[in-house]
Amino acid sequence: MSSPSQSIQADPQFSAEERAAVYRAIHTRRDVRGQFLPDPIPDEVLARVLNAAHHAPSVGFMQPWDFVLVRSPEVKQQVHQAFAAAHAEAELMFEEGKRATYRKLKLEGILEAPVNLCITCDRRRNGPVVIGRTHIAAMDLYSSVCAVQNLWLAARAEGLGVGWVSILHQQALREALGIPRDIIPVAYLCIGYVSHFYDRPELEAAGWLPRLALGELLHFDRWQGAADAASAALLARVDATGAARS
Ligand SMILES: Cc1cc2c(cc1C)N(C[C@H](O)[C@H](O)[C@H](O)COP(=O)(O)O)c1[nH]c(=O)[nH]c(=O)c1N2
Repeated sequence: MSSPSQSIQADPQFSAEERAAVYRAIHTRRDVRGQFLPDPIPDEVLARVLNAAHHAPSVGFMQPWDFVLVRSPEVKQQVHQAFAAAHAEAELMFEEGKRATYRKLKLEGILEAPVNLCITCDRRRNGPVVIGRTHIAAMDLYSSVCAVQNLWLAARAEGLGVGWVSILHQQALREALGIPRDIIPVAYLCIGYVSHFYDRPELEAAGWLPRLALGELLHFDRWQGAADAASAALLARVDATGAARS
C-alpha cells in the first residue's frame, strides 16, 4: 500500500529501444584492466555514474556506502604497491600449472585509469537494527555491492571502462586511503575511457574459466528438483538465449 506522500511513476513502460539499451549495457559491460586512456572524465559524467551508484537498492534503505574518489598519483602509487605485494602472495596460492597463466594476466589498471574509486560500507549507519539485516548480517555489504554494479553498468553506457581490483589486503587499502577502522572497503575500482572493450571476459578468452551454461545453474523448486514440463520449456528457452549470445 502506498503512503499519502507516495505518487506513482508516470511512465512505467520501457520502449523496445530502452529495453535493448539496458540489456546491451549488461552484456557489453566488461572488467577493464589494460585498455585505459588518460583522457579526463568530465565532472558531469562522473556525477551521473556516482548518482547511479547512489540509487542502488540497499537493505532497510540504509545506503551504507561512501565513495572515496582517488585522483592523486601518490595515493594511486600507494594502492598499486599494496596490489603488487598481494599479487606476489596470490601467485603462490595457485597450483603450478595455473601459476604461469596467472602471472601473465593483467589484473588491475590502478595507475593508468584517470580515476580510482573505493566504495565502502559503513555497517553502523542508521543504528544497530536495520530492516532486512536483522538475521543476515552481511546484507549491508551486499548493498554496497549493488552500488558497485549500478555504477559499472552506468559507466558502460557512458563509454567508461571499470575494473575491480580485489587483490589487496583490506588493511593496506585502509591505510592508503585513510579509511577508518569501522568502515569496510568493499570495492576498489579503476575508471576511465578505454581504447576498446573486449567482447567477452578476459579470463574466458585466456582459457582460465569458461562461461557456465545457465541451464545447469537453474533449479526448480528444490536444489535437486526435477523439471516439470513448464520448467523444461523454460530451460530450453534459457539454453537457446545463451546459445544466441555466444
Ligand atoms: C568481487 C569481484 C572482484 C574482482 C572482480 C570482479 C568481482 C565481481 N574482477 C573482475 C572479474 O575478473 C570479471 O568480472 C570476470 O572475469 C568476468 O569478466 P567481465 O566482468 O564480464 O568482463 C577482478 N578483475 C581483476 O582483474 N582483478 C581483480 O582483483 C578482480 N576482482
